[in-house]
Amino acid sequence: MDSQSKAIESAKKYLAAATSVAATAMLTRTIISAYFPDELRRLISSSLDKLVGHFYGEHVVIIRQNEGLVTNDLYDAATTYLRTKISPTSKRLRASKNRNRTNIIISLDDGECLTDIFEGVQYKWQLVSQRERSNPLYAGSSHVEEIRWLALSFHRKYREVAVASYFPHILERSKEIKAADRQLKLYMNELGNWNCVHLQHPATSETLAMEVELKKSIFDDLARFVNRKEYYKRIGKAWKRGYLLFGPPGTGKSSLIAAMANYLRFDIYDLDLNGINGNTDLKRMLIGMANKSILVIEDIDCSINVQNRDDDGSETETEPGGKAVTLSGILNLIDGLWSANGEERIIVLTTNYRDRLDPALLRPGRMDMHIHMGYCGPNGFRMLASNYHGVDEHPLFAEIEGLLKEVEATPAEVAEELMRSDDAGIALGSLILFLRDKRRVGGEEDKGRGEEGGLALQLESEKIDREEKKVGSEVTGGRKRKSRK
Ligand SMILES: Nc1ncnc2c1ncn2[C@@H]1O[C@H](COP(=O)(O)OP(=O)(O)OP(=O)(O)O)[C@@H](O)[C@H]1O
Ligand SMILES: [Mg+2]
Repeated sequence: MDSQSKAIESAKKYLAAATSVAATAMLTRTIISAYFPDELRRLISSSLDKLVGHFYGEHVVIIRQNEGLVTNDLYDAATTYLRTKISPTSKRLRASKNRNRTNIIISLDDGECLTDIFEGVQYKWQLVSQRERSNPLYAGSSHVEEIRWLALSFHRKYREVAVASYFPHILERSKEIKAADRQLKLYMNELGNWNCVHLQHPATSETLAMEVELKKSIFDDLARFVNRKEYYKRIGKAWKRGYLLFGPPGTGKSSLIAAMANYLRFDIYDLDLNGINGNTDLKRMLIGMANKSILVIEDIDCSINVQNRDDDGSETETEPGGKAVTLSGILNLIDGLWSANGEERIIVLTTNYRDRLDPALLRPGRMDMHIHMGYCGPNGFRMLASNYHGVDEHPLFAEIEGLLKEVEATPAEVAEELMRSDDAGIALGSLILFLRDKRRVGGEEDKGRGEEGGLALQLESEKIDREEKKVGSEVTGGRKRKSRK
């Protein structure tokens, strides 16, 4: 028996058991599509829809894949949305995966039905497909194409509700679902162009070792930012937000940026100012950026003269044929002057030394949140131990936590020791040796510095504390820097 006859046989079997008019109609359609020519088939199908609608007091709304030559966004959104509504009773599903997506997509197969309830209203969906000759006027045409549509039925009295709230809900949800599926990209500038690779950094809010409160405040801030489209419009501000990440090397600044991108599903544009030929080039690169993206300038203090604002915006020659990006170029960039139609932009600057940056760069509105990425404290260590070894308690924890109060170790250093063995005990032992060693070397260095050095370092420490208190929206992760620099 060929596959078509099999389908019809099984359809007949179900037909005998089907009791509702709607189910009968669906199965009738299957038989019709196998036996009848295109024109007749269409006529019978639409009469069938009317009959079902009349019987139940229902509207049947047809959402075609294409309206003429134009693709129908509502069809696209609804098929995406319905993927999340598949129930265990759905029989025939499709599976697909393409390289722009991170996961396998399961969707309804042709002919399958499902029911969705939104705000108390029941909506019944069916995916229908039909093969037709591309030019019915030309009987000899051999090109057959597949026409698809969704048939949505609901009680007549909910027509207004469907248009005013169900369809908008589907459009909104489908955007979120697509964003979650999309493969993120990392763009880097090279010879004045953005080149991109897939962003595959695994960092997430869970894998970051930071003080819990700080982490929460950062991710809450991001969530608030993306939900404030109307707010930014109302107050007439560019929809953008700036974060300054500062702290020693290896404290997780780049990891945090990757976690932010993974959380928001935003692409990253990693801008290397050394590869930019002056402010005009900078402006061009900015225009080439898409919305929903994070612009990152790492080690900002190393790339431009960011300490004083004596430049007047004019470009200075650095080397024959090359122009430097100036501080005012960067300030303009951050102010969104050059990206007036850009939306949902996040700008992240990183530095090891915040005190080297011009205050103009740091003020709210440019850098809205200052995030101090600090050395690894006991909480950070516990998070790493749990992530790397799945241990939440261990006899060696007490000594490690004690040592971390005395010794400045970065999360990168702690992570490195924890990865030395798959055995938690051995890895924790290795971390203890590392921290003890650090304490010994640190102690010897301090002795070598003598009294005078100690005083100078203390003053430096007070300066840092004073300065950090000045910045209102700053948040601190991990332990503050100790007097030793
Ligand atoms: N806070 C952290 N939580 C979890 N892992 C971390 C953290 N900080 C560092 N690491 C680990 O150390 C590695 C280096 O960290 P990362 O590159 O994020 O540091 P950084 O602050 O950007 O350093 P640099 O200033 O040198 O750019 C990461 O790949 C990660 O494995
Ligand atoms: Mg980094």
